[in-house]
Amino acid sequence: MVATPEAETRLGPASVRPGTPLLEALNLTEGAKGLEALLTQGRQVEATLRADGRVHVMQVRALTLEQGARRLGWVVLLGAETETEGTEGGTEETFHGMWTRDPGMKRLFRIVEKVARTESSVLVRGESGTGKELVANALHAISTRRKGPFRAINCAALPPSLLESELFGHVRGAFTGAVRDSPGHFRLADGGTLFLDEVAEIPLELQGKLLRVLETRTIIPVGGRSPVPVNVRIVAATHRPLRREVEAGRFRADLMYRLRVVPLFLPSLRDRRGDILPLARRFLDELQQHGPRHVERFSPGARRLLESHGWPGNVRELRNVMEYAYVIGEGPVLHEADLPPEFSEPHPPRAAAPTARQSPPQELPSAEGKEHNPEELRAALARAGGNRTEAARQLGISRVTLWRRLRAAGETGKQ
Ligand SMILES: Nc1ncnc2c1ncn2[C@@H]1O[C@H](COP(=O)(O)OP(=O)(O)OP(=O)(O)O)[C@@H](O)[C@H]1O
Repeated sequence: MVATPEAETRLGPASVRPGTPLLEALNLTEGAKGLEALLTQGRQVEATLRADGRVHVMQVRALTLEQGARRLGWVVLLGAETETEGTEGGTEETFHGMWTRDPGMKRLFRIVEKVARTESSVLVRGESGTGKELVANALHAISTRRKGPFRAINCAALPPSLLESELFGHVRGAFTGAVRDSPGHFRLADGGTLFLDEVAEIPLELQGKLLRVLETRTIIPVGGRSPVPVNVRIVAATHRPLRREVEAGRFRADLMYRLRVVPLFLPSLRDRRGDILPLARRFLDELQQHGPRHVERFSPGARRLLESHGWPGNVRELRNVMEYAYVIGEGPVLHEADLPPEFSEPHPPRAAAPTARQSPPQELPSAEGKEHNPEELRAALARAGGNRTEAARQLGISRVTLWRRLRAAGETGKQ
């Protein structure tokens, strides 16, 4: 057998003696099953090789040398590895649990630092899983209210009747089941920050009451008479462009102006693709601190798929996908086959929109187009055997977002 010096480095001199079977010569560490058949068909195969104590992921192609019907041997072509993930790009920054290399995200962090020192209302807009709650947390942690409570309430997760009493509290006997007084989130957040997630989902009638609370800085518990003073800073979030909700008559303009004194926009993950692989690597590092598998690197195929995916569930989806791949796969290389099934579907319905890179600027309805249609929601639920947590995981959205979308699609009902 003749090997180029480069191939000897890759394969090691011991394995390139004449007569060495192909797979042995390649010193494949994993996934060898089926490879030989592919190689003998002349197909290019992504393979993992171990040489010099290191793991290499290479594109391998074997061509048979034949004389008539007689096979003389092989020519094995090894494609060079591509670069490793996460080493290129700008300087990284971690800001209150948010990691990025993206200049836009870093600018946002600087604004958060400034706004945190004020009492201004902040409205965070971004798709599901982009880190809106982390931003709210950061605003609280930097502010002078940091010693006070931080409370979060998801306005989409509660039916309107319950939402009012969750926000403003109720007095005993206010409604059936109100067996004792309840303070509500505003009072529980007194002296601190209240995060109103999915604020656009608050029904119009309650919007009026919320506006009154923000203007008078007092609440009236459900069933109560006298106003109770509260000292709360509001950070609100939504995945919808509020202006459009106002235009559509679903949201009060006066409340919008009251809430979005400082609007912040969190870019989706597909609009900061440079963050995908390094973030994926970080999630893997976290997983392997407690898990049995040690992943040294991603295969080029896996890298390609991760980078081109549409990420409708953003960073949350990425973390879930990494967890899946970590658990499903084996060995030191994370392969494309380790990724969840939707990555191998020929045209995943929610994959990267062709226009993803030219994503619209602030205040345009970037999130709207990515919503799952009712069939996709139903299909995910069916695949998950009706388990909403699992269906949400598959769709890369939170359980609450799934619930909200089901509700919007008229598929509501039982929680
Ligand atoms: N830049 C980031 N770096 C590291 N982790 C992140 C980042 N952004 C988000 N995450 C993680 O992604 C998950 C979702 O974040 P978060 O709950 O803040 O998103 P959200 O926009 O509020 O989502 P939703 O609208 O669905 O409630 C969290 O586990 C968070 O830790």
